[in-house]
Amino acid sequence: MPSLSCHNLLDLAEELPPSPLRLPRVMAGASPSSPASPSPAGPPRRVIVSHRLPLRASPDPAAPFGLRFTVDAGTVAYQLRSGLPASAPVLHVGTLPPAAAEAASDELASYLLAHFSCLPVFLPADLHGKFYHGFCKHYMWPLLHYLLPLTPSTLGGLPFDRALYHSFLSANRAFADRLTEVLAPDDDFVWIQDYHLLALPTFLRKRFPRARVGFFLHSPFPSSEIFRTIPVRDDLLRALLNADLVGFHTFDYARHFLSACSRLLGLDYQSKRGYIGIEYYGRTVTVKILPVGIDMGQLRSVVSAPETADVVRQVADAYKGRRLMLGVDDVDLFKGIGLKFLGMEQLLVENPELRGKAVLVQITNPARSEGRDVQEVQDEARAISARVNERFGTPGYTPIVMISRPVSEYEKAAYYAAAECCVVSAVRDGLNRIPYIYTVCRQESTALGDAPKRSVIVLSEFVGCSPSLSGAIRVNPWSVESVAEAMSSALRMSDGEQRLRHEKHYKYVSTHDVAYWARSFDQDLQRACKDHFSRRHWGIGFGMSFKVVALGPNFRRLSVEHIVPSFRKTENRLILLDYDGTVMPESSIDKAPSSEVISVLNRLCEDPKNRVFIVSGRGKDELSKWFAPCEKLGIAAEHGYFTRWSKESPWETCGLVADFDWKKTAEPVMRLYTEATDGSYIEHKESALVWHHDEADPDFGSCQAKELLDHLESVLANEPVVVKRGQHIVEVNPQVSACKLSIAVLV
Ligand SMILES: O=P(O)(O)OC[C@H]1O[C@H](O[C@H]2O[C@H](CO)[C@@H](O)[C@H](O)[C@H]2O)[C@H](O)[C@@H](O)[C@@H]1O
Repeated sequence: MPSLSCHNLLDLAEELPPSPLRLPRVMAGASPSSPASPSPAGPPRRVIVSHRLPLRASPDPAAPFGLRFTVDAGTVAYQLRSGLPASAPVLHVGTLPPAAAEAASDELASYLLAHFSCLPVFLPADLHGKFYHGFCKHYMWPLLHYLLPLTPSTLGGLPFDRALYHSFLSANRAFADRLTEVLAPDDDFVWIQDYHLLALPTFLRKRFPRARVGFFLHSPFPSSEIFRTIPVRDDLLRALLNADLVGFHTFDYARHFLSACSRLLGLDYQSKRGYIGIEYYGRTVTVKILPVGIDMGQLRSVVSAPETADVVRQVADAYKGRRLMLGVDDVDLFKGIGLKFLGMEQLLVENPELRGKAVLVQITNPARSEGRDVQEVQDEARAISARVNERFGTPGYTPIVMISRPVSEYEKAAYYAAAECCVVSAVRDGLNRIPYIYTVCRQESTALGDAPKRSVIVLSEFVGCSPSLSGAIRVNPWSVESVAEAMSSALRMSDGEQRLRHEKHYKYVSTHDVAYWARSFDQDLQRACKDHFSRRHWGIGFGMSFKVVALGPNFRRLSVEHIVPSFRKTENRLILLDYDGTVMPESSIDKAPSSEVISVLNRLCEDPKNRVFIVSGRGKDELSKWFAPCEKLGIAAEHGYFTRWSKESPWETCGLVADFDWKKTAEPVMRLYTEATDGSYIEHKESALVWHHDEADPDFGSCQAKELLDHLESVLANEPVVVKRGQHIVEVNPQVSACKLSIAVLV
């Protein structure tokens, strides 16, 4: 595969055939109350974008298109509506459920829009397969869950394949195309869900620089050491930074993202009034941390349904006299089902009294993706359970019961309500809402009487819900002994302790439901976008490195047509030239001025109407050596502490009392931090001391810089100095109230 530079990736995606079916704009914007058009008066429309629409489809010859569509109330994309302002129109954008894929047509789009506020994105089958099963499920999904494709045969993971990445981009672009047909970019709020659409913010930002875009990542964001292995890591990070608000379930995921931004893109973040913001080309990208909750209303209606109560009693009856533990998982490489079964085996090895009593019922949801990994997970789980059942089972007693058939929500709720313990042993999971659902079912089911409610959760440390469930027995799922021990503790726990832990969990889960999460995200998205109208936006960068530069309303681009006539008609010109990063590119290794720079400066200085100064933070000795060939050039060194009008004129100081005793206090403190921070160093200036950490580890360096700033401020509190933080520096300067650039009088 020939390599492609990043800047032709968008173009490449653009070369692929556009989505064959298009929604006519006239239909899309038909009625003012339609979700396909923005609301003119009420609250702005919310556009929820997810890989799949929150719909189910089943064949029904009597229904339009031969398909019966129903809302899939189990999806987060649908549940989050409960937290949005009641009067705001909501539009869902996503692909059709698999059963309906072949029915794609403009008529179907109109039907789904009118009846379900759902606007389908039609992806050709081949593209959809490469996008979802190829790039998403066999590259991104394992990687986000810490599985590196070390060899081509690494279980479940594929090495990075640029062709599949292009399919991923093409699919994301098809989403942007669909959105373009209906979006009112100055009014709508767009909320993108999950890793399938990681590239979408870039496509949207390119078309609508002022669009209001939120993104929530439901999977883990891995350590930057894992993330940096992705060959297109910068594209993906920049895409997230093209959103206004980026949300994660846990602090760890956010921390990994911030660290990736800092290590890979050199971007710093700041925490202001409780909000974390990354400055990105004049825009502030806000980072939010809040785990998704469950839909309390929907779950309550399932738990309280009579059919659930019947099954609760049947399950309780079937396992009477046993100690019932429950696991509910997708068939997925990372759910640790095999490890859970090994833990169960160990439990029975170590606790003979539990043989014949302890039962683990494991419900496995249908596989969401296809491939060898899914088959191997199923085969492994079956093999271990068969071995354990063979070893410890007796007539009428099966220690591990695997339920692999489709199980209705009612039946699942019944198992949750009946089980005394829930076991989640995933080795990685973005959140995992199973323990939340279990807690609510235990609390709200009345099928087994009204005794005080209790529950116990054995929970992997590696799932996103772990930090929020402090009453769970947390385990390292990789340690079979720990899982067995945790199961044993759960089964031996007193009723009183189970009650206390249960109450704590129920209080959290019932108050932090999906509506709470959605409301909070929605409000933060509004806050993150509030300055959009007061800024001016310019798009820069090619392909996936496209970004928008946001500038204040008074900013005007300097144009040559403007400057040249003004320059010509001016009799007295003061030209102040910043050195590093202006005259001298930041990236240059040799910081001395080139002969070309010297000659340009000399030409400027020759004009009697010009007064030219180089202004720099550098010391006077270095600058005078470098600019020795420029006889008439003025220099302001150490940020104007020293100035000289020309090579022949003397250096002047800005009139401050030359008391540098404070250096005796500041320098040892800086030295301490230099020794403790590999890569940092002190710059000694005549008027100042500067601690640099640009070559230290970015996270550690900025952490140490914060600490050093505090430290210096406290030890120098009574000295006539100012301690400041700049980009990768901490600087101590004399107080400047009386210190003005004497050259300023010229202006
Ligand atoms: O299998 P996919 O179609 O690629 O979807 C990925 C998973 O999405 C959902 O799980 C994710 O979101 C949950 C809610 O925030 C979170 O609990 C979980 O950890 C995330 O992975 C869905 O529930 C899973 O079945 C999908 O596999």
